[in-house]
Amino acid sequence: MESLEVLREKLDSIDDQIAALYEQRMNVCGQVGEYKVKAGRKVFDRQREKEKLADVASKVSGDFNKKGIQELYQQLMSMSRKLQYRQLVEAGALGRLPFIQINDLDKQNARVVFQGTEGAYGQAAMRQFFGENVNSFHVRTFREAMESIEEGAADYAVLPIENSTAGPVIEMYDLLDEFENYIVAETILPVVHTLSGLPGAKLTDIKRVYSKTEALMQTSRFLDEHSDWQRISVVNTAIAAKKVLEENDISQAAVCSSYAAKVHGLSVLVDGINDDDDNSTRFIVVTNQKVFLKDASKISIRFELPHQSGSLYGILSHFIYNDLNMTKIESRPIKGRPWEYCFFVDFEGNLEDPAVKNAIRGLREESQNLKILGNY
Ligand SMILES: C=C(O[C@@H]1C=C(C(=O)O)C=C[C@H]1O)C(=O)O
Repeated sequence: MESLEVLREKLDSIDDQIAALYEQRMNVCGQVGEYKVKAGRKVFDRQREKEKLADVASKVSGDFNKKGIQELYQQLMSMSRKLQYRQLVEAGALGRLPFIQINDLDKQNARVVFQGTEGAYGQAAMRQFFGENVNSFHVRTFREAMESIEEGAADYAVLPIENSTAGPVIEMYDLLDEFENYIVAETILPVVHTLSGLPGAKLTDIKRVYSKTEALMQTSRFLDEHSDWQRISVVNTAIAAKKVLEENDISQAAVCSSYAAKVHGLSVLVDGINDDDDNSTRFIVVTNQKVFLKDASKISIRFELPHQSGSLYGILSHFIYNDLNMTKIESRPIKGRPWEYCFFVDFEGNLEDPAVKNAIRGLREESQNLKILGNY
């Protein structure tokens, strides 16, 4: 058997050839890119890539090598595409993204909708972002809030998208997908829950607790200590507080903010019952116009992928290659197509950045139904 040194020398000489061939290949890809810029052709040619993968696999023997060379070529072709997208950006052939840059939001004259009722966390988030004197109204559901924006009854909606303890508010993802409304800002609200009941109620009186599902999740450790209590979900924490007052039953309590308890005439039985002391919720500000602020630094997108091995892996490389930091990914089922999913990705950047334009160009060509949900 040959020594390790000798074997490594052999590898070095093979790798020299691979490196030289890689450079030659990329050089030709660059020429293909120039051709495509002039001819206005799309970079990604799925059929050609499929044929190429079959062809290279046929040139090696054994399943292990066939799989291996295909993986290698997927990477090579992905690099080739990225080079070509860059050429398109440099040639100014990217076109305009359908979003208009604005300098600031007119918070003074805005009419804003939140979900729930007086005392909802959405109201607190709205006041945090728009100020105490904001002109606002409330609706019962997230869907109604999205409709108010779409119809123009309100300029902005402030809606929860994610909680630091309970995770994503999945309904919001589906609504962002469904409506032509866009995220223009976000605000993070510290959330401290109380257990509140009728004035005079004692902890030992309680048998039923009402709140929004997410709030019940965020206080599950406390509620688990009272496993005999029935937990009932309603659409909003402040609506839960209102219900407890209206039904006037000493055995009922709500998980809500101390402000909601005060507004609806309840007494706080236990304060700070959230599992996590740093419990906070991220709210998005949604509007019906495709606008983004000059200093926006986060982009949310949504796309679908073909049911194929490696397709998510291939798509994510657009972030890596453009040096974009991906901050979040969620998947949701696609309506009417059981067991197929769409992906929601957040990444850092501004729609004016060439790297972002480049990534979006690639994502648009290589995924299906890409939608930019907002830059904020
Ligand atoms: C180089 C091309 O562009 C892309 C990259 C390919 C490659 O690197 O082989 C193949 C098809 C295209 O998706 C081409 O169209 O030939």
